[in-house]
Amino acid sequence: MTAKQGVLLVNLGTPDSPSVKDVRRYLAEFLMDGRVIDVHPFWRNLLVRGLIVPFRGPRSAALYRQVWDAQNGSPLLHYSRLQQQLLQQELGETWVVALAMRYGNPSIAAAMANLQNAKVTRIRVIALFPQYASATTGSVHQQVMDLVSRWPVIPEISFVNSFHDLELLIGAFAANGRKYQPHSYDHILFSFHGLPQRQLLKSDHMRAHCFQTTNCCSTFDAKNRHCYSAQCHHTASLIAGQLQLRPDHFTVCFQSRLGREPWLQPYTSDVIRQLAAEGKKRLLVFCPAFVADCLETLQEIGLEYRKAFLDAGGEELQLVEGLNGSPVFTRALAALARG
Ligand SMILES: C=CC1=C(C)c2cc3[nH]c(cc4nc(cc5[nH]c(cc1n2)c(C)c5CCC(=O)O)C(CCC(=O)O)=C4C)c(C)c3C=C
Ligand SMILES: [Fe+2]
Ligand SMILES: [Fe+2]
Repeated sequence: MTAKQGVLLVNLGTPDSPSVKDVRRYLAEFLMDGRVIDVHPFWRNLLVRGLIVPFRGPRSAALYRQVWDAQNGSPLLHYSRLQQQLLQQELGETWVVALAMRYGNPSIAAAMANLQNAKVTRIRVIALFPQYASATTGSVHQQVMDLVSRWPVIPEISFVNSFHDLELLIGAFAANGRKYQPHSYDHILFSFHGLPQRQLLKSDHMRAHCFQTTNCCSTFDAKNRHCYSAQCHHTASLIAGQLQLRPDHFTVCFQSRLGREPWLQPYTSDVIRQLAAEGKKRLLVFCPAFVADCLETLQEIGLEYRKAFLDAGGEELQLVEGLNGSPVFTRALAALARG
């Protein structure tokens, strides 16, 4: 029997169904993670179980219902499964590709048990977030390490820290966007998931970079290479470079803010309003923090912000679809798996 190598793909997670009960259970697991709501456990418990889950649960469930597919269920889980199958085909039978969600199902514990049963000699962990954040990639890595540390035999294991500048990833986003003829749009947005500014400062080990100067993240170098914001700007500038976009033809912005403290700016909602006020009529929006379409791309950008733009006088807001089953992205994952 040939020894097999394992790959663990992990995305964020999604509720089991769009019912209020399942959405509340998912939100509680997600937001009780100390890397996501990074405050003292007493306050986190009060905030999450006492406020966010009871009040946000019904609202989020209604949003999930807008994108839930009768056949395929959650888009995030559906496209993640597709990516798992395509990667398995690409790598062949000497590899075992397992899929997990950091929160909800399929769990990381179940996927790791499958890899253990398949007796893989080596595991490559790929958190499906191109840009590193403690709340996402960091949290996945912590949980995998906790689990594997209890195995009698710990296999060779390695972690992809980020892949925000991987040529095949940039090529996959650019190929998706090219179909829409970006130059025919009035403006292009690169809208990334936001993060609380406080979490960026925590990741700035040297206290030498974040928020020290304006536009500190628009260059990418040794000082800020672990900064989520700098990695987002870098991804956007690489995609823009492939599409030959002029710097004044695109804007990097941040969506999906939660709570009252300042998050990464500018906020996508403000940028959209501002562009409409300037008389821009047609917008093309990339979401390069997400490799699979999900609530944040399909509902927040494709429905909510599209409506906001049209209400403010815009004529068209086109979402560039996620990488989903992109063959170039499958090759990107294979390159990451092989290391
Ligand atoms: C792409 C990277 C992501 C980062 C960074 C991230 C940080 C982050 N998110 C929240 C709160 C919520 N996020 C929610 C949904 C959601 N977030 C990501 C990715 C990142 N989050 C994805 C892919 C999704 C979609 C999941 C799906 O099922 O489709 C939600 C739930 C939806 C809602 O109620 O709006 C919350 C809440 C925080 C607090 C945070 C960083 C601290
Ligand atoms: Fe999120
Ligand atoms: Fe930074």
